[in-house]
Amino acid sequence: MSDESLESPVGREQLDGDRELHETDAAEATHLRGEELAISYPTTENPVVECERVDIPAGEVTALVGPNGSGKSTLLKTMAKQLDADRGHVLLDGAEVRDLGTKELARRLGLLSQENEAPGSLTVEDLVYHGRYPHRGFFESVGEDDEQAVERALDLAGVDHLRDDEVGNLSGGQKQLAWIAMVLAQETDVLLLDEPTTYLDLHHQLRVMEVIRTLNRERDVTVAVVLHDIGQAARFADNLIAMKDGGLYDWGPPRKVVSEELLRDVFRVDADVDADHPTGPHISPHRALDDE
Ligand SMILES: Nc1ncnc2c1ncn2[C@@H]1O[C@H](COP(=O)(O)OP(=O)(O)OP(=O)(O)O)[C@@H](O)[C@H]1O
Repeated sequence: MSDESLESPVGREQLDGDRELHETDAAEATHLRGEELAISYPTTENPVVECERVDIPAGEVTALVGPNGSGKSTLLKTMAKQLDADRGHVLLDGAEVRDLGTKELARRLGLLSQENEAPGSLTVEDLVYHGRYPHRGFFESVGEDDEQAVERALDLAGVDHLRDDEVGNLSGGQKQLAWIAMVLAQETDVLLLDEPTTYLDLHHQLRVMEVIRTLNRERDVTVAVVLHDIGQAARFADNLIAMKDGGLYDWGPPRKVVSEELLRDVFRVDADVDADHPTGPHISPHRALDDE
């Protein structure tokens, strides 16, 4: 990864210090919203996600948190038009996502899902080039823009040294980074990332968060990211959306959302929360509570 742009871990003091610049730039950024959504799968009798309104604010980083099965991936996939809602609207800067063509949407919105599969014999570089397909015409060959975007993405994701390796031979964490590079090469204004830190060691988890933060600060990229580590989410995100049983339990800045009550009601964990911690609410979990 490029060390010049990613020097220090991102803490809340730094985020607060950046806020003035960030707010000035936010007018340029892209806003994603869901309205009156009900989402089900062919095999589910009832919707697995229902929500009146969900906002991914322009130019901010929003973390979706919540227990397993609470609907985070379902919501994210629907916002990216990978899954059709039974009812409701997904709006990208006010335009219905369902009315946008696949390529047009892919130029504006990138999704890293949990279900990534590529032919094992594909090299990392080939995979990352796939991120450029929305930017090319049908018969157009790779141009200088594509090459530069791929180089940037390989560098940002820290997989430059793996470019000639076959994806099938990578470790779980290396594969995850290769997929992150692919979605970065798409160079979209909106990034939806479903558990991008899965399989990653602590160093790479922080690096990925820093890349996201850098893209957000420097290119005004609007980000929604599913994270399981609520402490990390609270340190890192501008907003949290806490999901429970297919609905939105709460949303807003981490200092508003993270509480002992949230930890108990949503995550079924007994924990102390230091709300005044300088890097954002600090969580000390003690024990798992019995299921309700
Ligand atoms: N392909 C599918 N077919 C049927 N039901 C599904 C499918 N995918 C998810 N579900 C159901 O939808 C609900 C929400 O699942 P989802 O994957 O969105 O949760 P999640 O919060 O992302 O979970 P996790 O943290 O475990 O990834 C769950 O009850 C799950 O069983």
